[in-house]
Amino acid sequence: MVKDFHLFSDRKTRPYQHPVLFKNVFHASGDDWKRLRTIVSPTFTSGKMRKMFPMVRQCLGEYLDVLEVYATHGRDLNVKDMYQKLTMNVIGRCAFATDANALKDTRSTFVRHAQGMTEFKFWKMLGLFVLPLPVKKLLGLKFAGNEESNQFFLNLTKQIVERRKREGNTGKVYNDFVQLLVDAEAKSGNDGVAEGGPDEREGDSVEAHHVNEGKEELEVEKRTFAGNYGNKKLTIDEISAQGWIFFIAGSETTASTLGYASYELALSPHFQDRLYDEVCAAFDADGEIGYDQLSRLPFLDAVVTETLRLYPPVLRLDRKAKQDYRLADTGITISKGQDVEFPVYAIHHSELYYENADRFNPDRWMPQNRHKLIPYTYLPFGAGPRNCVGMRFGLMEVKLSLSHIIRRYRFVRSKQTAVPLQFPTVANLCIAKSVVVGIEKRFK
Ligand code: HEM
Repeated sequence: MVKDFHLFSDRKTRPYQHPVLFKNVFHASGDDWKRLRTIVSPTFTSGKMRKMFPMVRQCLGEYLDVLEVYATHGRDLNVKDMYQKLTMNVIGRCAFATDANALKDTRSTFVRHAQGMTEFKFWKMLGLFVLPLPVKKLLGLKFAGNEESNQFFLNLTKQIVERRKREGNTGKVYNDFVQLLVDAEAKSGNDGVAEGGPDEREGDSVEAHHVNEGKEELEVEKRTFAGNYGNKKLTIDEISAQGWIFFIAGSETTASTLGYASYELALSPHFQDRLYDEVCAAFDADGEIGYDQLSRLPFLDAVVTETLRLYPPVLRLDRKAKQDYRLADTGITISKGQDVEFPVYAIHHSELYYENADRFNPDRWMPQNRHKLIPYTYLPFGAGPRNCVGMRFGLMEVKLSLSHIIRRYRFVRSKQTAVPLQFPTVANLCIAKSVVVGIEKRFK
């Protein structure tokens, strides 16, 4: 995934395709992927995240109002469900410049189509995986999601881009992904080199999280993008496809991280109190916390990291071999075209790499223990040049939400809190049957 990235740069072939939506950075391969990644990466620098921060904060404000009602009436919180609404509002605002209104109106047009887009019916998935291509064509079986909903999102992005182009130079400033992608379109010729001054680059390295961003990774990245791949503009379809993948890749992953963090904190009051103390000391007199302070809180980072270790939203990573490949001295040869999977969940739960691997223990990520981490045993965001491009955004959203919530409320174990959680086998995602906790106000 890293050292010989050039031989494993593509993902495995999916049994379904979509003519427009699959023009996104996740599904693209070869030079198409290099070009998209070169254009998309600069939309996630820490400088861009700082500008998007107020939008996320605003969505969180509405969420906190809803939590207040739950805490006041002593109602249990189905965190899985509730955080999905929060992250839907955030991505709606940041990727589609639209108020999804998911918290107040569960049948809003946006919510209905968002659910339709991710509505992967079992029989349809099965058909896509097992039927031969001619039969799939005959049945019109192309894609797992609901096509009407896909079209809704494609049209939504197109309308926004066209409206903004018409607006021209009115001086209005937009800091969302749509605008960043339109600007990337206008700034063609960008060669993917990190943007921003020293502050921005320093910020980027502080947020490197615990992924392996050492010398080896940086060199591979430099080699991978050595050509001038960003010199062809994004088409309107490509802009729409990136918005779509940001939604698909960025909402469930972030919501589940928040859900499992809340669950583990409810079960470990001593860790929750430590987090509360750290967070309270970092908030200003107006009850706010800035982007930079947030990125630098060690215990908050440790809680999020440990949550992602225990519950990596993506259970396995995958790549396809470009040519026959001998796996060191194992005697195993991976054949050209073969799919390779990396069992992230199993690695994260292995006693070989983590003592008491099934136990929630954020302390293992505190700065004094960090040297014990074995490279490439922590992979919630993948590894190498094809790792999660949205990591910084996801972490910002999770940390901002947790810090504000923990400062006001206490998560507690309730009668409905399942211990342990039940995990039905669902595709490649770490999705528990139900994650429920109680919530209490810190201040009456
Ligand atoms: C906690 C939150 C998140 C987790 C755990 C996560 C995890 C992942 C993982 C495991 C991959 C595959 C990496 C690999 O194959 O090496 C990935 C790829 C990707 N993620 Fe995320 N993700 C998160 C949030 C986000 C967000 C918020 C966005 C966008 C707004 C996003 C956009 C993407 C995209 C576009 C890719 C494909 C990158 C490429 O192929 O070049 N992710 N993510």
